[in-house]
Formats: sequence, structure tokens, C-alpha cells
Amino acid sequence: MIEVNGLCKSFKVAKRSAGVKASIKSLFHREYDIVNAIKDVSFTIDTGEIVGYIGPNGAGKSTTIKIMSGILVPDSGTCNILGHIPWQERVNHVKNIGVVFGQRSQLWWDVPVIDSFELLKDIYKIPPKEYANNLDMLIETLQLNDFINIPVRQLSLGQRMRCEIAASLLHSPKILFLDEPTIGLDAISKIAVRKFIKEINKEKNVTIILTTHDMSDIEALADRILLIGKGTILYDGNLSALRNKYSNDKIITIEYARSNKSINIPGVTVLSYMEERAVLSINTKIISVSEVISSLVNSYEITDVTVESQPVDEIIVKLYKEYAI
Ligand SMILES: Nc1ncnc2c1ncn2[C@@H]1O[C@H](COP(=O)(O)OP(=O)(O)OP(=O)(O)O)[C@@H](O)[C@H]1O
Repeated sequence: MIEVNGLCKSFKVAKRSAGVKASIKSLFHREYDIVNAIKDVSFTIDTGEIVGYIGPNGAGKSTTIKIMSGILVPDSGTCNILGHIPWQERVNHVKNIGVVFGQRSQLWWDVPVIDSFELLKDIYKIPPKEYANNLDMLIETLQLNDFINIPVRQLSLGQRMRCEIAASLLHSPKILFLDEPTIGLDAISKIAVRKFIKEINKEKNVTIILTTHDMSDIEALADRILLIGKGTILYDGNLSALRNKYSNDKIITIEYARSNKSINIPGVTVLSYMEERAVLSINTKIISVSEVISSLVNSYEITDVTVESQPVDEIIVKLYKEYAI
């Protein structure tokens, strides 16, 4: 469905020095730096996949998404999306894609949301029946009813994001590019947006490319991760493989009747210890969680146990460290 091969894109950026003298000099003699935003980026994505495109700030994520959505032209390399070259066949290409840039709006700021939707209907030439069906479904699932007649500038961030997502799906695209779709949203809105993304992927088989710094988005949604760093693809695989690679640790919290016995088990690090509660980190390469619990049961009157994996953020930090990005 998506084939990206050897994409490169660089930007020419004017050098600026501080001070009046330097500013005047630059009027007559401009110097430039070349920023290689992406270098030889290649990957393929199949129909129905949800791919998390991650990497630190300035890694080249937005540049790739902009090329794939036809906004930017690469210096070299190829990109074929459903048979179209995005920057050469923009009209046909945009019919197949929906794009949400969390930090920018595709809606008209001063008009009611529904009027923006009507404009998009005309721009994309959406058949009336398809538009009506999609609109009904989106209003219902994204709960837009309370604010669909309000101008976009009066909406809260969460309300606006729900409208942005609806706007990107009115023309039934087969691919959805989401760039930071949950940025700034409260916990309830984040969960609602994630649930909706999962639903359209499952029910309509929409392929989703998700760019985010929020690793819980990745954990909740992405089957596959593409990691980009300094413009190059560094990892292509799934999150559970990363977990196995970087995290042998499990965190357990035990609650017990008052005790002052110390915990001394090989492979177990005590992260915190109180009279009735201890938090332990277990290296599962040395000892299993069940072995630790059975050993503790012998010396403690345990009332509760919770077991957690290492937070996904910490795994990603280890991944970034390994690739020095
Ligand atoms: N229009 C532009 N002009 C000059 N340089 C640019 C332009 N767009 C991007 N860059 C540079 O290209 C590099 C990659 O930027 P890009 O926006 O693709 O990164 P990103 O991974 O999306 O980062 P972030 O997570 O911060 O949004 C950065 O060094 C950035 O400064």
C-alpha cells in the first residue's frame, strides 16, 4: 500500500549571527547551512496496519509525513502510495488520505465547525449520501453534537481535535496520517481519541501512520514501530520485541501486615521499603516473579501484590540511548 524508497530531503537555512554589524553584513553576503532532514528513508506499510513513527525532536518525522502527504517534494528517492506519487499526483492522492496535524488546524477558524465540514465536502467532491453517512457516524462516535455549530476559535483543544479527526475522515480515506493527535488533551479525551482511532482501523480497515511523543499512544495503538533518528530509520519492529530486548525488569508492589524483616533475594532490588509496603524491581533473567512472591510469602503476611512492566517511556529512552540520538 505504501512504499517509500531512499527518500532524502535537505533544507537550506540562512546562517544568522547576533548583533547589528552581523545583520548588516548578512544583507550583502548571506551564508547558508544545509540541514539533512531525512537521509535514505525506506519502508513499506501494508493495508490495515497501525504504525507508530517515533523519534526525538528534529529527527525527520514531520518531513517524512509531509512528503507522504504531497506537501513537500523530496530531493531524491521514491514514494508510491496506492499507485500514486504524492507530490506529482496530488489531486488523486489526497482522495486516499486524511491528515491531522495536532499543532495546526485544517478547519476555518471563524466559521462554525459544520460549515468547515460542508466546505470540505465541496473540495473533496464527496457524494451527498457518503457525506451524510460519514457525518452521522463521526458526530455520533466522536460526540460532536454539542459544539458542531460553534466557530472553531471558541472550541477547547479536545473539542477541536475531535473535529479535526472528523474533518480528516469525511471523504472516507484509506490512509490516515496523524501527527501528534493527542497533544495537550486531558486523560478522558486522550482515551476517547485512541478508542476512536482503533475503531476506524478495525471496522473500516483504515491504515494509520501515527507520529507522537506520547508513548502511551504508541502502547495503546501501534502494532509496529518505526524509529527515526537524525534523519535515518534505525528500528522497524514491534513494541513487545523492544520490551524483551530492553526490559528484563518487572516492578512489584507488595503490601503486608507490619514487618521489619529485610528483603534480601538475589535478582531483586528494593526500590522503597516501609513498614507495610515495599516496591521491588525484579530482574526476571535471574528470578521469576512467582519465585519472588513464594519466597516473600514465607516471611511476610502479604495482603496485596501488584505487578507492572517497566514503563514504555523508559524502554524508549534506552532505545534512543543505544542509537545515540
Ligand atoms: N522548512 C524547513 N526549513 C528548514 N529546516 C527545516 C524545515 N523543516 C524541517 N527542518 C529541519 O529538518 C529537521 C527535521 O525536522 P522535522 O520537523 O521533520 O522533525 P520532527 O521529527 O518532526 O521533529 P519534532 O518531533 O520536533 O516535531 C530539523 O532539523 C528541522 O529543523
